Amino acid sequence: MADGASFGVLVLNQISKAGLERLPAGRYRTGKDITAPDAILVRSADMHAMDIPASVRAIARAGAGTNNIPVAALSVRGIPVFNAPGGNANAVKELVLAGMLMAARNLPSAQRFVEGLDPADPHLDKTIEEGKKAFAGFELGNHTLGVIGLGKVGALVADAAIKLGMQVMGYDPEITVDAAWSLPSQVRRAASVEDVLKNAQIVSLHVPLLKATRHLVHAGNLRLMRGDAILLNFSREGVVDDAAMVAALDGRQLGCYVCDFPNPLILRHPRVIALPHLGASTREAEDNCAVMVAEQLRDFLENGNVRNAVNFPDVSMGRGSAWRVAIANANVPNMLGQISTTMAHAGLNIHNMVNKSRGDMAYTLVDVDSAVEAPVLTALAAIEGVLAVRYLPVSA
Ligand SMILES: NC(=O)C1=CN([C@@H]2O[C@H](COP(=O)(O)OP(=O)(O)OC[C@H]3O[C@@H](n4cnc5c(N)ncnc54)[C@H](O)[C@@H]3O)[C@@H](O)[C@H]2O)C=CC1
Ligand SMILES: O=C(O)C(=O)COP(=O)(O)O
Repeated sequence: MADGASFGVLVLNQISKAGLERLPAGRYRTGKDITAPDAILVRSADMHAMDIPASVRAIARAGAGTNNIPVAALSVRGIPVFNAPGGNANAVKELVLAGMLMAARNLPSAQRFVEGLDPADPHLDKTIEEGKKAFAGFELGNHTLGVIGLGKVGALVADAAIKLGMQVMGYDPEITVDAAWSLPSQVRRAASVEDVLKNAQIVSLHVPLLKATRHLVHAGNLRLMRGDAILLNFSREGVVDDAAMVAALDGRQLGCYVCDFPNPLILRHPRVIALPHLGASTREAEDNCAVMVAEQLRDFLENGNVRNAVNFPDVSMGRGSAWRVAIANANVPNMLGQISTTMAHAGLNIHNMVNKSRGDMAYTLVDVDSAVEAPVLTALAAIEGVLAVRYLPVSA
């Protein structure tokens, strides 16, 4: 645990320098060999099998998806998992546009054709003119794009497609009010995944990988698609049943599959365009995400404030005194009563307090008028339902 003066942050992936610089060297040690870290900074490294040390107080994912992180198990330990909503959405949108164009204009196979040309061919011009006939495509304008998942990425994809002259239909049963407001009014609301697959010529998936979205596109609903349709998956491997998708391609139930997640099932399929998980790999997105999560992490480690955690409510309070206690607890009755009684018994006067909940998780920040002794923290931690307690005095 940090002594209030310095924090150790274990870094599991390559994180942009711009982000790491937000954790000043005087106060933070960052790197891949940090022992007993206070926090872990990660991109796509799979943490499910990792033994996450008891010292860890927070996880920061420099990106959007958190399916590589054991969020439920961390919640039980009162550990927030931060991410960077929207930090890489523009990068993904641009790659989705590239994917649509690559598929609609047959660009990968055209490129392979050109790479195979012989510079010594005396009839090169004629070979090219003959060859190009095989790659005639179609224009995106006036075709229908179906977007499944209208969050940060999906909304930008829908907007860009409308600007390209496409018709757009969208499906998202859990759309937030903010996301709904940010959608262009031309986006037609679809009734179901099936509605989208049946009626769109191009379908782009932008959902998180959850139990409910695993194999969202499967043999049963792939059958509804047009034989020349293009399916784009920049969400996650697992959202599409790849075995069923390959069968649909082979059975001419689907025209082309564009995705960011190559695997042995789809490699080298002539009508699959696969990229090596490049969606967020731009300088801009890498900087944005790293800066966002580094700042969120720093404010949490130093002040207990929570912004953009996927398993905690947003809770933020300006410092009212030098002595702050941050408590993560189960969202059950009488927690606040027990916390304030424990503090009162120790003679502590509460200066300011904020408590919020989100689902099963509640989080409380309490500023008190005098220093908190270790036995009080032990007593707070012993309250049934309290998951984590941190003492965050401002160092002199
Ligand atoms: N290829 C890459 O490099 C990247 C991939 N991603 C993937 O894209 C996903 C989406 O990213 P964002 O848009 O930033 O996240 P987001 O959280 O802003 O949006 C996700 C949307 O999916 C919706 N959704 C959830 N379940 C659904 C369902 N069953 N049907 C339809 N919609 C559903 C949610 O309501 C939400 O609006 C991420 O979770 C991640 O897996 C994100 C960024 C980069
Ligand atoms: O943000 C996401 O969900 C991504 O998939 C990006 O992954 P990456 O940070 O490039 O490993």
